Amino acid sequence: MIRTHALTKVFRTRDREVTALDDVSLHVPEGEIFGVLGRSGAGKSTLIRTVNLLERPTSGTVEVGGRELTALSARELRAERLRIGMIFQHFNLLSGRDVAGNIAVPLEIAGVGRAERTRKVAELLDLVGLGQHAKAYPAQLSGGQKQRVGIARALANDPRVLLCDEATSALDPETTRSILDLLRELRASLGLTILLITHEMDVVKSICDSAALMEAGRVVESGTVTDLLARPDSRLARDMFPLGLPAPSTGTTILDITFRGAETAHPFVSTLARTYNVDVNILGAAVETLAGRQVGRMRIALDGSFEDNVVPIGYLREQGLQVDVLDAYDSGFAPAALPAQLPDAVPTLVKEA
Ligand SMILES: Nc1ncnc2c1ncn2[C@@H]1O[C@H](COP(=O)(O)OP(=O)(O)OP(=O)(O)O)[C@@H](O)[C@H]1O
Repeated sequence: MIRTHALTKVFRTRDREVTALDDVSLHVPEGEIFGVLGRSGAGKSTLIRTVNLLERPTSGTVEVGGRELTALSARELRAERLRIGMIFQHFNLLSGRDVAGNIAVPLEIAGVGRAERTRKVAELLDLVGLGQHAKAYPAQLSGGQKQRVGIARALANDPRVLLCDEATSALDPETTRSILDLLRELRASLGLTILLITHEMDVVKSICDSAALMEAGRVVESGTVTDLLARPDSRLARDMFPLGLPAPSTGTTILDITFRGAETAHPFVSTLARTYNVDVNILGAAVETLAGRQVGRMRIALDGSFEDNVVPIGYLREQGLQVDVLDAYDSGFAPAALPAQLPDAVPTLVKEA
């Protein structure tokens, strides 16, 4: 639904040049909630503003719903923009208009007649749960209610795409959850595709199907959240599931185990310890529900070298778990230089054990 290809944005001021986007290519499939994470200054806002061409890229292309926005005339672009809603961290409501008046703004701009506007505003108020607040002014609303007005306004022209610029960063955790729940419901009921930028890992954990990490204008990691989780070197996964780091010690094999869905219920650690009579030391573990599915990671230490533990490792892999072997001295996440697959003989050994 959204595709950017080799997007670059260079800001030139009198005394300096900043490359805010550097060769950014992203694909957000229809119906997906895609999160872009990154520290302040990474280029997130520039990216989201470039997707609806509030910011013109220096080079590269943007495609939304099969139309290349970067190739459109100003008039065509205005029409296409109606199909892209946007919400903001600080809501950007008009203080002199009540809730219904704020939601009506994009309908007025699109030239929708008064009767249809009234009908549509009432429908949108219900959709975001603000039916009782049509006559309230922004100053009389809580942050969560203001963001609901922002969402209703963004949906006024029935967009297929919703862009969210740090939409929950000004909200407390409970209100954040209710706004994220609303976004998830709207994705399901309206078939929206949502691109959001955030610096909060919890936002990605709770609603995103896919995510990208930006650094200095570049996308340094991207993929579905569950695939990222399965990559031992993924920084996003490490931040999503912080695990304890192993104390450096010789004669120990350290494993990172990733498990999903039904595997989370399987007591593989106790089975492993019993079956192979090995001591299993749990160094860290985290289980979360991502996109409605349980996933988790665990870091464990087994006594002995990798060669001593080939059979227990084969057992874990036979259970469908992803097992990455870390160097005993490695305090980071890079897997040790060991074969990705165990030798062919291992499964047989496991069965005989
Ligand atoms: N209009 C502009 N003129 C000059 N430089 C700009 C402009 N807009 C952004 N930048 C620069 O581009 C870089 C990326 O900024 P951007 O706002 O996209 O980052 P961000 O990841 O959204 O950060 P934040 O979370 O703080 O908003 C920064 O170095 C910023 O100073």
